[in-house]
Amino acid sequence: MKTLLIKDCMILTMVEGEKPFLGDIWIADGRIAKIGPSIEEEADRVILAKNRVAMPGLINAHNHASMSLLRAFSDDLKLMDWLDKKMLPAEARMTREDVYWGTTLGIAEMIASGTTAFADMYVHMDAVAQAVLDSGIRASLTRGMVFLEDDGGRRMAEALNLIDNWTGAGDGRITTMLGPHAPYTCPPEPLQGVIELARKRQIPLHIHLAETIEEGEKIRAKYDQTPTEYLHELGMFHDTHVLLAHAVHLNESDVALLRGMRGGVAHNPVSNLKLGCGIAPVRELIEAGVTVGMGTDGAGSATTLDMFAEIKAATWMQKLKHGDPTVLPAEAALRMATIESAKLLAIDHEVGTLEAGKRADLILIDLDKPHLLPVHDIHALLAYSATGADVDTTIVNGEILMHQRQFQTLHWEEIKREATARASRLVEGL
Ligand SMILES: CSC[C@H]1O[C@@H](n2cnc3c(O)ncnc32)[C@H](O)[C@@H]1O
Ligand SMILES: [Zn+2]
Repeated sequence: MKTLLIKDCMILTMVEGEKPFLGDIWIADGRIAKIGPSIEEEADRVILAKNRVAMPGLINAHNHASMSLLRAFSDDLKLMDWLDKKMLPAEARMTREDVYWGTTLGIAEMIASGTTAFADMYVHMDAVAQAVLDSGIRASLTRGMVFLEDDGGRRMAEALNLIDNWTGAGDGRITTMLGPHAPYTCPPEPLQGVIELARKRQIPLHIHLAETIEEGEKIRAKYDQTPTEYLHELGMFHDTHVLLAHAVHLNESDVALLRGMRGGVAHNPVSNLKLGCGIAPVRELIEAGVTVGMGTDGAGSATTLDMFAEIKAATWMQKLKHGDPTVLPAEAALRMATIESAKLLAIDHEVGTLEAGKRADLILIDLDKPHLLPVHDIHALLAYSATGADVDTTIVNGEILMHQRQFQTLHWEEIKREATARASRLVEGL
């Protein structure tokens, strides 16, 4: 049995109703075996965590990690121009190896800023899966499918290969979904096929929804429906777990259509702000009982994968939208980035809170910093002042992926060399 004891930290379990307390966490064979005020157990390794906060690892519920190679390459454009004129031409040049190194760069940033799991939609997903396996992080992987032209079934075959070959790999760290890209890239016939397959095999779905006003106009012109109505009429919200990314432009009746859905919405506030998309109806969705988690989207749009930036943006945007600072308080925002996101990835039975029996996915945050003193309210301090750079240690499945800000599974010099060269080649002349 492999054991790890974390001693003397302030523990934030994120279990509803539980208050922060000082204590220890004993991890055995990748799971939290004991958590409490004082644990006297032998361990292979002990981390003295005085002045650290232990909390569940952050869960990034929507990402395209490999797009880290396209960070700060194209900004300040409208979404469709950004996608069609910049991202897609660069992505057309991406090889399997580019995706491996781009994903590894994204994973390095996530581990360094306290993310222990992410949901990813991209291409060359076997390379993404390999990067997840090698790094030790947890992920829900989806082959993104755009059905604007016939490819003889290649995308679907790749999507199913990913599911058949990688589900459960890395001691359960890898899970999979089916990923029709968005309403505007998925006509009714192929989309219905994906939905039926998902229902038959009980495979969760991951899709972009209602990100921009232009998307709404496109779908209205084609089908005389909102994007949400379009997915609803095709049966997407019936007996299938669905991870909806963005969901910015929903009217009241769209929100009502999502009431009772399995899965929920991944809110991407920084990307929505930066692309000028709008402010998602987070409060209305939560009031309707829809699970709302949080993600960054790819670094190609968000520029950073730091979930602490998303937490801040999410609460500030809701307060601004409603002209009311009591909306989306600190603890609720932290919950969105942990247990609510875990529900979206359908892994909340394993991670998302610190509880005995759950997988040991957690982070230690160093409070020994001017901007993190004094500790009046730990939730407010973490949501409104902490940044990813305050994360000292990142642990997934009981394995230490970063300690004292040093990567334990990744080789930064190699990542830097590979990512720099590949990124330059991808954007040359674009
Ligand atoms: C077919 S793989 C995924 C596909 O999605 C693109 N993408 C990245 N960010 C967004 C976004 O905010 N909205 C829509 N599509 C996005 C990415 O470039 C890949 O081509
Ligand atoms: Zn996206």
